Amino acid sequence: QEFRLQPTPQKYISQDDSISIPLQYQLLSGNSLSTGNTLPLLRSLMPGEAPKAGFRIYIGTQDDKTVKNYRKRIPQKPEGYFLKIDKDRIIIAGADERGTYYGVQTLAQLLTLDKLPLIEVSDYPDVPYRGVVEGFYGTPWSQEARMRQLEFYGRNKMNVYLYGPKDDPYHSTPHWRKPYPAQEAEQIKQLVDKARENNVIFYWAIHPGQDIRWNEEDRSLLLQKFESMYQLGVRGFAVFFDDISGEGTQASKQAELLNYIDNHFVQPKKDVAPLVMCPTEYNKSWSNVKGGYLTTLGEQLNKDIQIMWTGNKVIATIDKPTLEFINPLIKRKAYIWWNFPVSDYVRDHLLLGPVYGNGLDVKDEMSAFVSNPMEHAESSKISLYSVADYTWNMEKFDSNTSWKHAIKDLMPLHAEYLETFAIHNSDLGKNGHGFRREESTNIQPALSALLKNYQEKGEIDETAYRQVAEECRKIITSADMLLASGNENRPLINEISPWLSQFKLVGEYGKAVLDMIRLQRQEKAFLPSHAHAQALQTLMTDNDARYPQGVKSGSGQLMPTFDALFEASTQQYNRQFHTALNARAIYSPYTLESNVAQLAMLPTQQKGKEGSVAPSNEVINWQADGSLTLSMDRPRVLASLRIDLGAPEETYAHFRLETSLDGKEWQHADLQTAWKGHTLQKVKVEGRKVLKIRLTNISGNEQKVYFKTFKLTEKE
Ligand SMILES: CCCCNC1=N[C@@H]2[C@@H](O)[C@H](O)[C@@H](CO)O[C@@H]2S1
Repeated sequence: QEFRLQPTPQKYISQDDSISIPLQYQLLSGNSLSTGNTLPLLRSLMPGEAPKAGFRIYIGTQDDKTVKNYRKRIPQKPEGYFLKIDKDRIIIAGADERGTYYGVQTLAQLLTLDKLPLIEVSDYPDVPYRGVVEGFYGTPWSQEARMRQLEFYGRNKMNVYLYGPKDDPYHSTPHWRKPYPAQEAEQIKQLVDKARENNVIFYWAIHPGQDIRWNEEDRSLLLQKFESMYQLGVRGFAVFFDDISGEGTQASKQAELLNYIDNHFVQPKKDVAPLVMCPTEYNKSWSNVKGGYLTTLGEQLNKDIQIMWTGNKVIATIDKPTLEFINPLIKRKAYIWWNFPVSDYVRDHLLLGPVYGNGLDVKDEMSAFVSNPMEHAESSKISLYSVADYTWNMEKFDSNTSWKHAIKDLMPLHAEYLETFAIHNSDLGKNGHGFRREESTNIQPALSALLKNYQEKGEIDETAYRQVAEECRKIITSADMLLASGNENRPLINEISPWLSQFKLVGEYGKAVLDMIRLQRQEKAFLPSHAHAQALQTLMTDNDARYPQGVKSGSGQLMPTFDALFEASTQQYNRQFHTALNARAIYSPYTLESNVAQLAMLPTQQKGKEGSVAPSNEVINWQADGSLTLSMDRPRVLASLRIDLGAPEETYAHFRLETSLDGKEWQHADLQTAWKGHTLQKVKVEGRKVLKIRLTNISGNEQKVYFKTFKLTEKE
């Protein structure tokens, strides 16, 4: 019988024989398992334990006598295990407790088959620490979502979960010094217990950098906070110094503090996992090697303290050169924080495509590989499943195979529909990091053939036409099937339903545009299709109020192709019948130009009367005389403009705001009078007619600011 084990084991041999699942068995378990969650898991999977039964299960770690005959079969690697299913017995022998637990997880997968295959598995992980860092901006995961995540990690042999949601006030400024209130504390305790049940190390991270003072008081407040988390059962600790500016960024101070924590808290506790830190310079494009920040950490930090790294850029795939750059500087193997499928900088997109682009030859160059996911917990599991596969057995990893299994694992009964949805919702669209993903790979050749033939020769490529029409039908069907899928995976559908509705509109729009190119020479028949396509464009922009940042679907290939066909066919029709039908598909009336690198690629958005530049989560290095200009497609009258640089009042004095009607003459707008907290409310541009708005750093020095809000509202 066909089966696949997840993650792909290092080695297994299955004979062409199987046994029926034993209903009764005698359990011979080693003393090392008397505590822990391995036996409870086994008993939950096979309830028929009976002292006199003929069938036997021998389980233990390599020091237990119950498995002493199989000692030399156990891979001598941390978390390794040997699993053997024989006619009259099952042996599960682990190199350590977690390895034995993983052996039971593999057995669990085999128990879902009709019969148990006779098999021998010798298995162990390539990367020591594998898992997830909840480190994104936006709505933190719910308690229920986290509980489900921890079960998922146990099943997929991921062994770390780092808790560090940027928007939790007790993780970061302002309340990192305070213990959690009782209610939140209880929730953390529940998570810690759930993590232990699934053999996941729960790391609690603190993010003090924005306002930490390098003194005794803050150091002891931080240690007291760690102690209060230890009392809740936390046995893994991390200190994040990312996305900060000011005093907190000094490497030697950071190293001194971390070594103190290591020497006075982590080491003396004896049952706490290695300390993890997140540097301020956390990717190559932001690091200034000569400045010595990274080498200071490399030299001064205790050797067992792990140092995180996102790669050559904030959002980047990880290859050998990436690690050959960083490891010598920090004098240890980097602890990779992979910023995928995180989408907090493209919140209108879901990233459901395959995990690809990371090197398959880097398993010995990293101490960890943890994924920073989307705020959509269930949707992130498509990528997380593959991250588990990739980090457990890197050389055998196959991105597409893993992706298909991830989808089957999430919704076995609707896998084909979820796959159709996922393949068309994988690219990020234009974004400040310039990171893109493939999308609609299955239909992309037909889309470009159809468009090319039509645009260049006004002809219809019938084969491509039929393939695209069929794909549109599948899109519409998939959206409905998933929305109506009931309780198969209700939490997933709840997350993606706005995108499913949008996805269906994309399918309908494709059909309407296909009609348009088919009817382009028919003066009467063309009109209803053109009108329907425009109606669908409108519906696709005024989407779900629950998602103020908007909802995009098929933005990588489908929508650009359909928009181009809409425009080309309407222009043709207008020429042929001397009409003036609207030939412009959806466009944003706003364009952004900037010579500030981290702002230059930020997308603009329009929702009704509001226009905005997408926010950035990172610290912007805004060079002297650097400017950002937002241009309209035509002069518009402003009602208000809100700007939030996440900085104190005096910072705004370093900037000049101007507006222009022609791009030549510029009028000042007064930044000071509209001040309120970090934000400039209703900047005095009320009623002003503008074509362009420009914000310039006139301080003569680089300014480090956030770019949280840049939003205009037009007058009715
Ligand atoms: C080396 C590990 C430090 C990474 N810290 C980061 N902080 C930000 C995260 O909170 C965001 O989710 C991520 C993606 O926007 O960008 C950066 S990545």
